[in-house]
Amino acid sequence: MLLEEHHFTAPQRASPRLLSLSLASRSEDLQWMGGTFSTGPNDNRELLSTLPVTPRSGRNLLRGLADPRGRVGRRGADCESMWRGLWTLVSRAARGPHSPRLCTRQGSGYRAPGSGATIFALSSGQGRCGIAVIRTSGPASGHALQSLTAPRDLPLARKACLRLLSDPRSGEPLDRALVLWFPGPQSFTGEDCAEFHVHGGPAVVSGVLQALGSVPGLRPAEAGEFTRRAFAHGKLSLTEVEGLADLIHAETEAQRRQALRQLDGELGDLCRGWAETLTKALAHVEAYIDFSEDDNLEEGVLDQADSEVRKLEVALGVHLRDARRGQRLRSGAHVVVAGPPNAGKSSLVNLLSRKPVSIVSPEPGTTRDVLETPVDLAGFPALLSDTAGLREGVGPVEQEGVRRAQKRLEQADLILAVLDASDLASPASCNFLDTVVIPAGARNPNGSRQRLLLVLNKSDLLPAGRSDLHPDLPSHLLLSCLTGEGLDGLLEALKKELAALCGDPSTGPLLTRSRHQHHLRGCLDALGQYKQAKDLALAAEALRVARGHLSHLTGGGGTEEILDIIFRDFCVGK
Ligand SMILES: Nc1nc2c(ncn2[C@@H]2O[C@H](COP(=O)(O)OP(=O)(O)OP(=O)(O)O)[C@@H](O)[C@H]2O)c(=O)[nH]1
Ligand SMILES: [K+]
Ligand SMILES: [Mg+2]
Repeated sequence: MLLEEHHFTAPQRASPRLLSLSLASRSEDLQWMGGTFSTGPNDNRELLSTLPVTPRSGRNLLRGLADPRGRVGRRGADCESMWRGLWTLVSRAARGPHSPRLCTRQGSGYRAPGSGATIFALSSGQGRCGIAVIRTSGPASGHALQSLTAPRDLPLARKACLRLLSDPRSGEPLDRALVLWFPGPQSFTGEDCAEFHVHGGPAVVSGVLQALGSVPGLRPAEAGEFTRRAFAHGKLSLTEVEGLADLIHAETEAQRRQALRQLDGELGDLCRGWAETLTKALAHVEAYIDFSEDDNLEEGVLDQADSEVRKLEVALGVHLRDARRGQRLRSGAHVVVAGPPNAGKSSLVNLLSRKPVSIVSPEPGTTRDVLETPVDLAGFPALLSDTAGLREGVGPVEQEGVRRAQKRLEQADLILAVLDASDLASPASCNFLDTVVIPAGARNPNGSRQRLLLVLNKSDLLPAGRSDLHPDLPSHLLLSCLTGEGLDGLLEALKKELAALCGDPSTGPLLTRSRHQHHLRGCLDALGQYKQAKDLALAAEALRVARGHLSHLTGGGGTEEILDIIFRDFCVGK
């Protein structure tokens, strides 16, 4: 039963504008609301939604609309802030879990957020599989296809064709793959699309994704973004979208799990903690907006939200500055730790990866196999390998370990050569210097050198104040894995080497990494807006934006959650 219909013109400078709003209620409880919005001269959107507002705030809304002075039940609220409050409610409804319907007059004039960009993603399942399908959608799709198959022409539209894919930056071959070209509008999304059917190994998939990430104008897709674009271009009707909802949900779920896997460990825990803090702060602000008029809320609700936001800002800032934190799922530069037995190689690997990857013991020959761990070294993703101590005249198992270590050394992008500073004269140390360290300094036939950092570990065992102990050694760094002394210097040196190896990560296609940073920055920006907001509705909106960024990283986080907290944490009267 439609109760009231209101036509309402918002201030011109506010965007988007609310043109009209309809509210319906069954008895006292507001059941749904609808409205017409405009984001520009030719864009009128309709929105129908079940309102995730409480009966009380719904009543306030109705009361406010009925009031010619445009009050929404908040003392002193003027027309503009009332409109903002309404917009907040409506936009909350549009994002909430109550399956809002965004529809437009013809097909869908609704422009998907960020739709100018070309997106790419692995569209088939994660993990090992025979064939993996990677798709792109957007205006740069054709360019992307040509860049990876350069200098070939685009294949015939919608005809599978076999092409050699290679990295556009290095020319390095990636895979022989079936590629398909779907010029818009005859494509799934209605935009230009390309598909790469590659062999399903993780290395091939990540290689192609990285290559796509290096093409200008391309960025990784967000969850459900292909479908959203299909809807935006009228390729799917509303009912089809609804029919696809399960599928989208499954996709989101897979991506959420994927995101969680990537974020497992320190960063994941941090993000979840941050998201909880924000949810709480948001609940406080919304409770204030919804209930402060009629109910006795506890004192200091807003102060609490402010102080939580301040703490969060500090934590996020620290995290963004501290490039060592977090772990990369993706493999980066191959950094191989090598040296004679007992030099402290495993100790160094554990120190750099901040977790007990390798067994450390006083017994020489502890590490037998190559142990790999992905780490963030001074801000660069790297695959760190611990190896067996290099020595001769040992049993067959250790010998195999030594053989594997040597093989790994040949493949290294960077060697971290470790010697025991207190044991430089031992045959194993001398032999390592002669066979690995010195030859690495010599130019190989194509004129380049093997990158190597020589680390003299166990500096704590040296007599104090003797830094001139090793004048005839090649340039080296002193370190003590035991005390951590020298670690900063080592990280500085690693940063230089890796910067030369990987290029600047801020311009490079470090997919997950740049996505994480993007959302953390977005969160921080939104918190800045929260602080500057002159209006509670805008403050709440800023918090929602901030939380949205975090939930991109951790998944989850809906309106329902906030309402839960409102009712759980506050006594809002009878
Ligand atoms: N005093 C001192 N001891 C250290 C330091 N780093 C490692 N150690 C000790 O040196 C011994 C060997 O360390 P590991 O890390 O197992 O050495 P490794 O090079 O991996 O040895 P293998 O795997 O057998 O080749 C252990 O007893 C460590 O506790 C250090 O900086 N100072
Ligand atoms: K050892
Ligand atoms: Mg070891």
